Amino acid sequence: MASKAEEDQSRPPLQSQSNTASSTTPTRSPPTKKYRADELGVIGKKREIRGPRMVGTTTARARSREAFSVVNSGQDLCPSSAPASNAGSECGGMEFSREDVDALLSERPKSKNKFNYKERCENMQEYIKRLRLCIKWFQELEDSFLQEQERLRNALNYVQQRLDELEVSSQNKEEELSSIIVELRKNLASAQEKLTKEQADKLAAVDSLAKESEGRLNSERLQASLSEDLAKAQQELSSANQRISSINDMYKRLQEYNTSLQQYNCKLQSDLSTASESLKKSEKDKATFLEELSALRGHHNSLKEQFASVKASQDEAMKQKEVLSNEVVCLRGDLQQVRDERDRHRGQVEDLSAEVVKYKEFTGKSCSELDNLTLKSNELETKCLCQSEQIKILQDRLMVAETRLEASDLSALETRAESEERKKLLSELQIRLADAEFKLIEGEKLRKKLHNTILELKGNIRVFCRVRPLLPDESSSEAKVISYPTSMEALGRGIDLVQNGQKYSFTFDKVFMPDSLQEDVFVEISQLVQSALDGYKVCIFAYGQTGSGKTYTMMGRPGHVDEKGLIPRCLEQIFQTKQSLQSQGWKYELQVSMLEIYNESIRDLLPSNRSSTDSTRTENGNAKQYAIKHDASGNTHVSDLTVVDVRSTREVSYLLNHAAHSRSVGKTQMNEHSSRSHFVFTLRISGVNESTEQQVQGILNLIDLAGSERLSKSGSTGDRLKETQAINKSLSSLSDVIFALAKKEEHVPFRNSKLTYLLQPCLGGDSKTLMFVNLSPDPSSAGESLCSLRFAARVNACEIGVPRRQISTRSFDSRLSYG
Ligand SMILES: Nc1ncnc2c1ncn2[C@@H]1O[C@H](COP(=O)(O)OP(=O)(O)OP(=O)(O)O)[C@@H](O)[C@H]1O
Repeated sequence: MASKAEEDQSRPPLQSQSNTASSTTPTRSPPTKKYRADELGVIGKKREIRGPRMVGTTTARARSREAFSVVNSGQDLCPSSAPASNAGSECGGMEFSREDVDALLSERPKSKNKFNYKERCENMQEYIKRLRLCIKWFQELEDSFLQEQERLRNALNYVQQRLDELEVSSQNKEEELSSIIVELRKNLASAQEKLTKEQADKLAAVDSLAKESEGRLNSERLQASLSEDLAKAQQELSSANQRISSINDMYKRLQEYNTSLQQYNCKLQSDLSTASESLKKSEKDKATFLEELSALRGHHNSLKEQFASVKASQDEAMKQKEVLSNEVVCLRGDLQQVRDERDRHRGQVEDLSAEVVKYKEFTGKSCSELDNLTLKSNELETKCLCQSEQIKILQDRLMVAETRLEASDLSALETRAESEERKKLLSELQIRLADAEFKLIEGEKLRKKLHNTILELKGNIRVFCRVRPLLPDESSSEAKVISYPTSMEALGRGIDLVQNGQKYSFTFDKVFMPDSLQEDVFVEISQLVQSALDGYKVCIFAYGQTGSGKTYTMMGRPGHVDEKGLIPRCLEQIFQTKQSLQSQGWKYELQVSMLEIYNESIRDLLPSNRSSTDSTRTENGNAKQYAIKHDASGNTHVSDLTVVDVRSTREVSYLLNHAAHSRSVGKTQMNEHSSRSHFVFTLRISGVNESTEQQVQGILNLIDLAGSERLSKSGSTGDRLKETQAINKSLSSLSDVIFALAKKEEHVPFRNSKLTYLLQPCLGGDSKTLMFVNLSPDPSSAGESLCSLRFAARVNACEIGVPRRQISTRSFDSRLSYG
């Protein structure tokens, strides 16, 4: 409605003036030419203008003619002769035809007197007035035509629009119709097909009806023979039934066998758990034995010390006794001497007293002599008294000495009894010690056996997964992509990874979460290290994308003692065990070699023994070509490789530092210091037990593989690209080898890369292999982590053989082979 109103408004005024004609299609056509005033040169000429072409409608034309006849009435052209009506137009409603215009233009001024200029002037003015009127009429007409043109253009646009819409809708309808037609045609075709089929079926049915009737006859004929066959078949059926029942019996037996197998499996599982429990118990026992042993040893030593001190004090007492007996003998001598002297003096006193009596009787002697004699006798008496006192003293001393002697005799007897007791205890303790040592050896043997049984039951290739913590420069705001299931069966063994909204679950022998310490990880592999000492080939390698923590796991963080990696910890354990096994008669020799495989070539990472030559060059200056060779007994040798005898962890730490400095590192988009090579640390262990004459040869290979990321992610170009291609080639060879072994294929492609060829004896089935799959928790690494987890899961599903211990009682070459 609004558009209609607008349309009405935009309609040119002409239309409303001349609404006698059609409102949409004006029949009047605009003048084809505008006339200038000078073109209207015929001024004041009275002429009726007629012509075939008319301007305006019939009524308008009639009106214009009327008006023109007024203009050209031949009357005086005066200002008063202006158009009668001016309503709606300045021309006073006058209209002009072409003829009128031509007449007006060809009009010549009429004047009676050629020289009456006033009259001529007036005529001229009148003529000009009329000309102006005509021009104005033309201008108005032109305006109205322009408006009409505008209105028509709008109408045209509107119509065009409608037309377009109609066209679109008709196209849609046409399409609809054509699709309906196609559908109908299809239906028709299928209906025709059905019809033909039905007809064919009908023909076939007619045929088959004929055949059936024929067949019925035949079947009736056959029926007789079939009844015979039926009898036979029934017989066969009964025999088949018998067979079925026997098969059922067999099936039952098989089921029973299956259940017994399952039971056996359960029993194996329970054996495994009891074995591991008894292993733990035997380890505990071992620890208590060791404690007891050391306590007994301490007791033994203290008893020995006590015995020595008692012996020393006994010797001392004997010495004292000897001294005292000597003293007693002396004292007895002295006493005897004093007694003899006393007796002598007594005799003298008696003699003198007798003499005194004689003198008194025979008074022949003087008084002074008598006095002298009395004095002498008194002197002698006093001397005698004093000697008696001395004798008494000596007798007292003698008695004391004798009591001391008795006491020391008694204590000597006591010490002797005590020492006898101690001797007895010592021999008892020695017997217990020997018993404990025997039990210890037996326990150690049992532990080894149980440990190996457990490993065999678990399969000799195992996979541990380790997720490192987020690094400070990694964003922790993004949603976590790695989680750890908490169900009983997956606790500590399961890991879930979410990528592109999809969750992938994996289970391994062990999963270490980001907060796991280096020590926690080591505890889990320490049994494997023990196996190397027991004479097995052990191979532990770390696999994962660049920056996922392989080097951290194997080597640790340099300068942080708490964060030592597996390699230094393994060596500490080996040196400690070597020390403790010495008491059981074991003596070990250890040799270390370290190499890297960079761009498919081997580099020695240890300083050469021949100091004059560079370790990477031969004596004539050429780069060394390290050749890998396997001998008939399955051992591997690398020609020219430096092998160093080591006796302490310090020596090994020095060598490890040297190797770490020599290792090829580079920078990738993933890690500032990326290890661009595979690092292989090899420890050869040779042990001899002097008491049992046993010999063992173990190998411990610890490998830090180069990063496994895809080319696109590493962002490598040039030399880095070459490196990455070489790394990827060797890693894919490693997976090919593992999978070929798992499938027990005849050909295992060990020779496809230096890494697999070098590790052939360790991968080839009779070794114990452990793979660490290292992961980064960064959400941007989810894709790489998924690839690593998939590879690890496939490895985990493999069984590559039964580990074999290298033990002998023969003498062997002191220089051990590589593997
Ligand atoms: N368990 C962890 N705890 C703490 N920091 C770790 C741990 N694992 C790795 N890191 C740190 O992550 C960074 C990358 O680790 P690392 O260099 O060991 O990775 P990588 O896998 O050996 O890389 P590349 O293949 O490039 O050699 C190092 O800064 C390291 O200290």
